[in-house]
Amino acid sequence: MSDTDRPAPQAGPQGDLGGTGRYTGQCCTVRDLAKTYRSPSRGLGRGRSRDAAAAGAERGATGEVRANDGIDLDVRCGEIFGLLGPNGAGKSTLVRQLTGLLRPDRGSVHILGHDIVRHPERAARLLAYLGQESTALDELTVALAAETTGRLRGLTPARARGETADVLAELGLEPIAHRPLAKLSGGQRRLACFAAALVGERPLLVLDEPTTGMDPVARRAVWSAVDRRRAERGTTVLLVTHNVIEAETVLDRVAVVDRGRVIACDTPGGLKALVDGDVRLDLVWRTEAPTDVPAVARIAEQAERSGRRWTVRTSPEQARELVTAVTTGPAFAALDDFTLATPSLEDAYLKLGGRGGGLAK
Ligand SMILES: Nc1ncnc2c1ncn2[C@@H]1O[C@H](COP(=O)(O)OP(=O)(O)OP(=O)(O)O)[C@@H](O)[C@H]1O
Repeated sequence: MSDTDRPAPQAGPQGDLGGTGRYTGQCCTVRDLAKTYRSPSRGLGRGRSRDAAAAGAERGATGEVRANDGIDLDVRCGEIFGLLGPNGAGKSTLVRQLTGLLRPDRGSVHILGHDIVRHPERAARLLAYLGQESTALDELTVALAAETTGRLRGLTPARARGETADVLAELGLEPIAHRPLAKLSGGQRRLACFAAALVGERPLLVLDEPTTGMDPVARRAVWSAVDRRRAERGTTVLLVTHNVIEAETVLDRVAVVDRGRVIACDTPGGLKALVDGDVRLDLVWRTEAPTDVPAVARIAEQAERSGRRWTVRTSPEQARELVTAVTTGPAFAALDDFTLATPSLEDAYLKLGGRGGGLAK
């Protein structure tokens, strides 16, 4: 990237360029950020039911939705930082405020030293945003969408073309480079939009559920591209997800968002330490669980039940007893499968008081 293409670096208490051309220190600082949607009928049309939408945030009697409620966050330069939470928790609202697209009711957002609440127009120079909604570039081909993004970010035509070619090759998108975005599958379109976000590089990548609908190969391409940019250029990534497996594998730190608030912020390992010592026993019954068997009836009292699948979080000793109880005697005939696992980020999340319903496994 040439100096003229690079977002204007700002020296200051946050986001200094550390003498290496990389930003160092704080990338993003959020204080007491709050947003309440006041119209009850707006914003519910993004493919979710009114009930589902209402589930995550506090909905007042007047139909107000308190989507963010006093959020504090500190994201360091070079971090892959995640926002994890169920549907409607307020994650997208938060990133839309960080990206200058939505004005908060109160609170502050600083990105690389810039006050984004006062100067939302600066966000476009500092970050690349991959939102959930489909793009205005939908009618363009994959290559043209990426190239146009580069041009809009101030690249020369030759530079935009060159970066586009590199990114399409990196992500394996060359075979569909000349197909319009609107005519691609959901996963292909998502990958193409991710490619466009990478052209005309920005020091902060804000990705709202980037891998939704992608197959494992495409997912891997996304995470390799992210890793490469972090390693080579110190790029910071803010990732919205409700996929706990992805969160565990790719994130340096994660803020758990629930009902518009950050209920915990730590490394995935740090969060999992909250449930250290527990194990998770998953039982899958062939049909109905045989609750007339006393041992099964006892398990039923502490299990989280979802159809044929029961989950029990407990101590290793008790888990051993439960496994013995269901793998010997009359319960065994009714058992289809069982697994015993160490705790996941989801277990930590549930322990924190989050709701499991909207988290993907
Ligand atoms: N424009 C809007 N108008 C009114 N309510 C809104 C609007 N946008 C979002 N909401 C509501 O605010 C709450 C938070 O929504 P948000 O989209 O920020 O959640 P999310 O955590 O990103 O959810 P998901 O994981 O489903 O994308 C939800 O209850 C949602 O229905």
